[in-house]
Amino acid sequence: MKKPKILLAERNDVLNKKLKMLLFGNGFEVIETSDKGDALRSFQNNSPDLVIVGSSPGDTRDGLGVAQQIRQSGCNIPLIMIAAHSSEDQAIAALKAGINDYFKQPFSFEELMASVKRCLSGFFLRESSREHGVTPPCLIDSQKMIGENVQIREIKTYIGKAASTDTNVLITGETGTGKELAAELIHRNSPRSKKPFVCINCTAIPDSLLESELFGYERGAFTGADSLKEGKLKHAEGGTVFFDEIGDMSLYHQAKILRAIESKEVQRIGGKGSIPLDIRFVAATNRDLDQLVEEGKFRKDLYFRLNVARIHLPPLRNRKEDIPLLLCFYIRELNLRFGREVECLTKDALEYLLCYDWPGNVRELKNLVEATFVNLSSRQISLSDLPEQFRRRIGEARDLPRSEPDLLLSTLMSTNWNKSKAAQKLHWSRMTLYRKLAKYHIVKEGT
Ligand SMILES: Nc1ncnc2c1ncn2[C@@H]1O[C@H](COP(=O)(O)OP(=O)(O)OP(=O)(O)O)[C@@H](O)[C@H]1O
Repeated sequence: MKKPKILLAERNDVLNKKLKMLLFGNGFEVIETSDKGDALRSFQNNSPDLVIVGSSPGDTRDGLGVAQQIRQSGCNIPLIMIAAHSSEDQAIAALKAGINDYFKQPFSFEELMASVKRCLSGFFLRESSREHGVTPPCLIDSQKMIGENVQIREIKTYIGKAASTDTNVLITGETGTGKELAAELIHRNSPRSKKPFVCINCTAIPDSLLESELFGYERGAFTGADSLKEGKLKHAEGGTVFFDEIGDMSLYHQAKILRAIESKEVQRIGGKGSIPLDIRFVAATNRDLDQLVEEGKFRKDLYFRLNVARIHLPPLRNRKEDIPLLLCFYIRELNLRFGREVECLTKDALEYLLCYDWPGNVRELKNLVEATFVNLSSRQISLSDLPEQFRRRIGEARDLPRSEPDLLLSTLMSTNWNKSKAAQKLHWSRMTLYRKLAKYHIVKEGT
């Protein structure tokens, strides 16, 4: 893969040297420049993938000027600014100038590297699709996967790309994070979309029946086999088979599945010859497959066969900014279903829901909205409308120390996204608030 090219425009020699070593060490190509005019020339001549621009103590506006001119040229590559001295005004000006992230000296190199990698995620996606000769298509039904969180957006792009190839896909993530939904989107967006999508829940079929369910049997193969049964794999001919909870499949059946994937054929129980298969395999698990492989509970060869494309769905607690979107989505859906006109949640109720960690993820949130609708008489969902056992659980969670992004998000919600009031409530400067918003990628819906 092509190395990302970073233009480093930092006048402080010592810092410049340190940054250069850090970036080289992390596998980036670095172009250096120390003069403002030179920075713009270098930007035009080298077409970097990211720019890190510094601002000197004497002239805090110089770095900003470079950033503004880059943006004015219509280029939207990621820009990171390092300020020698900083003020609230400058931080706001930097964000207005379209800087993606802003650091004030002294800062943590680790945080800077994390930011560089985050900002370059688009580059890595583009490069990997270029390597595989794939142009990212527009995702059909993408609105079914709600979320504006950076990871969710990247997953949607990746689904579009993975769908157009015919590779096997492994989807991981906790229960209720949307693994089946992702598998359906892959199928819907693939050239196989007109053919069946067959979902096989590996834990729902008893071990003794799995073989006959998947591969089928010939008439008379065993007592009770009165007629030929095709089997689920053959049902999916031309389409996609989704193996849910693949991590729970026995080693014996893993071997059978591996054979079907490798040979692209099945043998019915009691059958003599093999039957060709034309299906795509997508598998999901909420278990740690790497660990299961290490423990000898999951076949390494099957793991490698499935893990060609990989999607990991983040838990809802790590993307709480999507909670209001998901709530609106389900309220709208239930309004349509039950002919209701529920508008939204009260601030208190929303704040409560933002404190909770959602171990059951999106499924738990969806169930909560449904359960709340049962007894709801008003147009707004208030705290007292939430089912009793949820209130108790959420109440317990509120007493636990809260993480910084949680605190920030719920404060913003409680101040109606008034950043000055939120900063006041948190005893932060507005500049700190802006830095944290950028750090945690928290954006208001619709902005
Ligand atoms: N991002 C999302 N937007 C909207 N709905 C979602 C999203 N993620 C999940 N859901 C919904 O949440 C419910 C659970 O999702 P899904 O069954 O895909 O989860 P899962 O990860 O496969 O769970 P499990 O591991 O328990 O099988 C479904 O109703 C699904 O439509």
